Amino acid sequence: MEFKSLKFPKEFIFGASTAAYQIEGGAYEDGKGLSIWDTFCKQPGRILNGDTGDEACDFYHRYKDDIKIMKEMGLDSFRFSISWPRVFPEGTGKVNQKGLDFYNSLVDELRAASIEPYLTLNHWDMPQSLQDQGGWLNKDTAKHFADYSRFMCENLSDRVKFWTTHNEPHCVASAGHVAGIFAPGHKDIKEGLQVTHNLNLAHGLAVQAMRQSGSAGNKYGIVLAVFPYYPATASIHDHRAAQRWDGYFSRCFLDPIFKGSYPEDMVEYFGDKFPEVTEQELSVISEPIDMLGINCYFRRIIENDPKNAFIGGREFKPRDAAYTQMDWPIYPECLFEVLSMLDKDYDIPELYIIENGAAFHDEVSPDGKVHDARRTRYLHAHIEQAKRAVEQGINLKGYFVWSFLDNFEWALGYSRRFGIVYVDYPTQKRIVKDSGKWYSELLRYNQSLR
Ligand SMILES: OC[C@H]1NNC[C@@H](O)[C@@H]1O
Repeated sequence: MEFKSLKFPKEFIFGASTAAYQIEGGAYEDGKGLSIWDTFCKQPGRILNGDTGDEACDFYHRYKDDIKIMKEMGLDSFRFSISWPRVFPEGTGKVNQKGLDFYNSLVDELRAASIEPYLTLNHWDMPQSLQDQGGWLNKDTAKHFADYSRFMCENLSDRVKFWTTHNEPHCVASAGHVAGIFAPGHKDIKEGLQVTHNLNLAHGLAVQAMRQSGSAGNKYGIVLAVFPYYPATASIHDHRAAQRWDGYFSRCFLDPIFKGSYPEDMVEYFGDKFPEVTEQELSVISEPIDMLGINCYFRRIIENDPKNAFIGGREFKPRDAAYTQMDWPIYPECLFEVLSMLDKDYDIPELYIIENGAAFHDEVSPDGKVHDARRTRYLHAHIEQAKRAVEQGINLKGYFVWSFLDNFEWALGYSRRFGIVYVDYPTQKRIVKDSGKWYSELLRYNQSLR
C-alpha cells in the first residue's frame, strides 16, 4: 500500500502495546503474588465465558519468540507493563527474585533486538494483599506504589528510558469503583472520586521517587485515555453532559497533573462526594513530567441522562457510523482532535499515542492467514490523522498500536481480538495478520528514510 502520505519525521517511533495481565499468563508461577484480577476473574459472572488471565498468551514463557516476531516486524518500541505482584507478591516488602529476573530478561531481550522498551508500572493488576488493606482507597497504597516504582527504576532504568506510572487511571476509578465492572468490582461514587485523587497522588509520588533514583535522561509520564466529547444534540443539557464526561474522564487527571488543580466545575458538580484535597497533595500530583501517553480509539457522543446518578449522561450511538466489535464508532479524526486539544490547552513536553487499534472478528482462512482488511483500514486512517497532527507542529513523538497480540480483554475475556498478531489460544500459535504485515511495511518505509 502506498506510504507517501504516511511519511513521518526520522525520530518518530512506531511501536505496539500490551499489558501484563492481558498477555503474560503464569498467574501462579515462580512466586508471583495474587493480583486483584486473578481474584476478580474467579468470581462467577464477572468475566464473559468465565475466562481468566491464568494463561492468557503465555507471554511469560514465550516472550523470546514473540520478540523475534517484533524484530521481524521492525518495531521501534514495545510497550508493556510490570505485574506489580510478580515482583512484590505482597505489594511491599519481600521481592520475588524470579519475578524481577523475568523483567530483567525481557528488557535484555528487547534491547538485544534493538527494540526500545516503553514501560507502564500500573496497568490495573494491583496486588491483592494491598487491596485487602483498602487498595487505592487507602492512601498508604500511593506510598507503596512509589516505593515499587523506585525499586523498578533502580533495577531497570539503565536499559529502560520511558517510564509511565498508570494506564488509564479513570478506568480503575470509574469501572473498578463506580460501575463495578472491573476489579475490585465496587459500586460507590464517593469511592470512585477518592480513588481518582489517590491515583493522581500515587502518580506524583512515583514520579518524584523515580526521578530521585533513575538514570539521567529517563522520561517519566502517565498514560491517559482521552477522547473528543460531542453533545448528541444542540440542546444545552447534552452540551453540559458532554462537558461533564470530558471533565471527569479527562480533566480530573489532566488538570491536577498539568495545572495543579482540579476542574472547578467538577468539584462543584460532585459537591460533598468530591474528596478532601490539600495544596501539598496538588503540589505532588503536579510534579512536572516529560511526556504524556494518550490512548484514543474513538469519539464519545453524549446525551443527557438524569438517571445516570454518577455523571448524568450516556453514550449515544449514531446509526450512520461504522463500529468495531467493541461497539465503538469509527472516527479517525479523534486522534487529531484530541492531540490538537491537548496541544492548545496544556503545556506537554512530548506526546505519544500509546494505544490505538480495533477489535474485529478475526478468522484463520484456509490459506492459514488472517485477512483483517478492516483493521488495516482502521490503522491507516488513524495513522494519517497522527501524521496530520505532526504536520500541524504538534509535538507527537510516537504511535503504538493496541495491540501486538490478541489478548485478554478484561470483562469481555478472549471474545475480542485487537492484535496485529493472531493468537490461537489452544495451541498458543502466533499468526501475523495482514494488518501486522501492513504495519511492518509502514515501519520499514519510514525506517528507510532515516
Ligand atoms: O479496550 C482496549 C484497551 N483499552 N485500553 C486499555 C487496555 O487494557 C484495553 O485492552
